[in-house]
Amino acid sequence: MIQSAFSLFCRRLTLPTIPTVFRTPRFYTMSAVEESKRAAAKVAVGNHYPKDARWVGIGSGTTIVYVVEAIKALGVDTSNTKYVPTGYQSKQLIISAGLAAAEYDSVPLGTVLDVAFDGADEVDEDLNCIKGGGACLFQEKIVALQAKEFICVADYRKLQPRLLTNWKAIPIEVAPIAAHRVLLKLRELGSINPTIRASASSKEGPLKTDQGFFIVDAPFKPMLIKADIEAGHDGSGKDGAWAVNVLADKIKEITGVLEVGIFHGQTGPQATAAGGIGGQRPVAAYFGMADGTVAVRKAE
Ligand SMILES: O=C(CO)[C@H](O)[C@H](O)COP(=O)(O)O
Repeated sequence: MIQSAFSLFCRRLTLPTIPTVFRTPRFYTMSAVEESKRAAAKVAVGNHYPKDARWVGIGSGTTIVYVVEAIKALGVDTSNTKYVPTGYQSKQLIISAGLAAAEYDSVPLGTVLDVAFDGADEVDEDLNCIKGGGACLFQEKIVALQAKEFICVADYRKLQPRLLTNWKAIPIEVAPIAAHRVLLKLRELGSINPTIRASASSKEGPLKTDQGFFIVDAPFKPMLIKADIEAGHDGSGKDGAWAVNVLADKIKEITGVLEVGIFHGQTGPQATAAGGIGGQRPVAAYFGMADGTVAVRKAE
């Protein structure tokens, strides 16, 4: 892992630490949210992009655009690096940046990605994430799981104590033929009015993922974190409040579910130490804050 000058600073960094190249007039005309995404991406890439990277995962959404921008701005030789997208948008982003895209299924068996960057819809105090707001969650999860380090980059709206604080529903990728069955099972788990996500164009019916699947958005009560369990809550969902891992596993068990948009469990280094490849919980999450600083949460 490259240790940039940024990593010498502790948890919060201020705008004056951002090099002049990023203090352009365009930077100041961006909205506060866009500014914060760009600032977080710059620090995350500075701290985690290995100069000699061979395989890099590139996620989906609006924040990842700034990650690719930051990678380009590093000025490192990328001619021997393959960038693994998490969907169509991500692949086009890689190609339009002049980088080499390699689909996940073309990555040689057993190859570990040096690092994977992605956005998130919400991140809790234990670094569990909700993802899938952009409907790419299955590919995002397999790419994160293939990486030595999964790094999350987001803006201040995503930083919350518990999942489902601000973001209200868990995205779930579902086989179309089983969608109604899955809705029923989610209600049995306590989800309040789960729905099949509609296409942006209402004429087209449900939205289809890159796998041709549907996305079901399932609202639940805010989820419990480790501190709640340590404080004596059993997290079993009896009062509608689930521990993150328990609910994620219950949803994943429903036949018809391809993947659930809760990223939890081990981080990459923990999985490697246990003899596996990567983990779906990020090693670190970088949040651009409204005041121009970047907050960092690191896995224990
Ligand atoms: O999970 C995702 C797509 O499925 C995105 O990473 C997530 O929705 C964050 O997107 P953005 O960076 O636009 O806020």
